[in-house]
Amino acid sequence: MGRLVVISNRVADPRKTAAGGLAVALGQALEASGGLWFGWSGRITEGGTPGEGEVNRQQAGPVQLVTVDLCRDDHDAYYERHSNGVLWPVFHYRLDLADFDGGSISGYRRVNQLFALKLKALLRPDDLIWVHDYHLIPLAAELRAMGCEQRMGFFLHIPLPPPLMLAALPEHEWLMRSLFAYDLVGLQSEADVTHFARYASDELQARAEGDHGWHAFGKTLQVQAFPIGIDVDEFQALTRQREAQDMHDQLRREYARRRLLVGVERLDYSKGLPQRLKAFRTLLQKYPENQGSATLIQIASPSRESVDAYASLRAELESLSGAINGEHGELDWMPVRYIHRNVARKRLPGLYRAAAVALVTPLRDGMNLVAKEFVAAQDPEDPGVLVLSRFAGAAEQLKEALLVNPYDTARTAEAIQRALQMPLAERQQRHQALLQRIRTHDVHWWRERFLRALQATPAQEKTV
Ligand SMILES: O=P(O)(O)OC[C@H]1O[C@H](O[C@H]2O[C@H](CO)[C@@H](O)[C@H](O)[C@H]2O)[C@H](O)[C@@H](O)[C@@H]1O
Ligand SMILES: O=c1ccn([C@@H]2O[C@H](COP(=O)(O)OP(=O)(O)O)[C@@H](O)[C@H]2O)c(=O)[nH]1
Repeated sequence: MGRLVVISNRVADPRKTAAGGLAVALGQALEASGGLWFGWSGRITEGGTPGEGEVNRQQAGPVQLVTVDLCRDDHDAYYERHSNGVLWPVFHYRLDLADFDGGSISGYRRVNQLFALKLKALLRPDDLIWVHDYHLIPLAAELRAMGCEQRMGFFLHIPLPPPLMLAALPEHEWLMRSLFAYDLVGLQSEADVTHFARYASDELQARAEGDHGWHAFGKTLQVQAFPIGIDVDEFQALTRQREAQDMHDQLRREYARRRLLVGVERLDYSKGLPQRLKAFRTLLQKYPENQGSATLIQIASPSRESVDAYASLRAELESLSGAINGEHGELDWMPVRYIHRNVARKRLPGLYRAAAVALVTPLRDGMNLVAKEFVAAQDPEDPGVLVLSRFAGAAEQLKEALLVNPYDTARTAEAIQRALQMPLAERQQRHQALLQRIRTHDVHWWRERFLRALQATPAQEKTV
């Protein structure tokens, strides 16, 4: 296999910890194979020229990191207004939150062209190119227009919505057509693949070819589900380390007489946080035995704070947790511990392991790696229970979790009560099955399966 070249908006030193499932998973994938990781540097330059940016190089073990600075205009247009203000809500089924007028397709395209230009100068003919996520959908089309003929794959980390929802995007045809510049497109779930198939045949008049192929614009594109996983061994090793142990021991001491529930995510409207807090409030009202005992530690790490929808969500969560604590709290017990800060990944296993229940209840989520990390961190002799939204990509795999509809507050509360009451033998059985699933389909399986499929794609005409 040629050199692996990974491109994503977010690039992180794989030797350090990062919040966000994509950076974590790619760091682990690249550490295993070595190669080049290319993307945005995380730096915004004031007063720079749109469409231009300084290139930075750094060696991180076997991985060469090459990043590009973005000027304020480019960053605002490409990342904030278009990727996070339009594409993220539409792909998460939230047309109501998409700011179509504030989006910037020209800025989005300009940064993709800038990345293509800078990347092209670094490429070798036998490189295997793997592009990630919604920020960079048109990257391959830009590279092809510059004459690059390498094999190119794309992986979408977020859900792909049903065709009529995608069609709300003013430039949906251009965006979806640009996917045909890749040789392989990977999606998180079978539900996403079904949506692609319907879009391709209804909107692009593409023709199905073989098991996974779609023929349109004189090209055949392979489209398949590759559910992303975690590095189970690495996460379990993290669980045994000092930081995680200290966190676990401290929480177990502090909550010896109580039941701990945990939620961990970026503060994002896709994660269903208000619905979760309401379900927790219903639990306290409907099952009074939890009063003075059940405590929810909710980590909501700051994310995309300059996008309006995120700022108003923060205010809603602060008010809801305040209201629940006001209604139910006692002098020596507060039901919700809401923490609006990032918690270092090396401490998370201790938190997961100390918890009787994890609440992973997004309204929509591409995969959700926290669900898998929670399973990996449990003590098999006395495991906690995973309450998981049926709308997370992870639900297609993690069938032994307690699956809930997060919009249904009353039944989610019932499921939480069932989790808190679950007998040891059932907890062990479910955990064993879940652990087996995340082990079989871990991050190494994901990477190898995608790259093998990419290498196996037939050579063909490269322009679209
Ligand atoms: O880079 P940010 O804007 O700070 O956001 C962090 C990342 O969030 C999203 O993660 C997705 O990828 C995960 C791994 O495949 C998946 O488990 C999760 O369901 C997705 O939401 C986003 O897609 C990334 O691009 C961001 O870097
Ligand atoms: O305070 C936090 C919150 C999250 N994470 C990590 O960020 C990732 C979140 O990935 P997930 O797929 O669940 O969601 P995303 O944020 O990518 O949408 C997981 O590896 C978490 O362990 C973290 O390290 N600290």
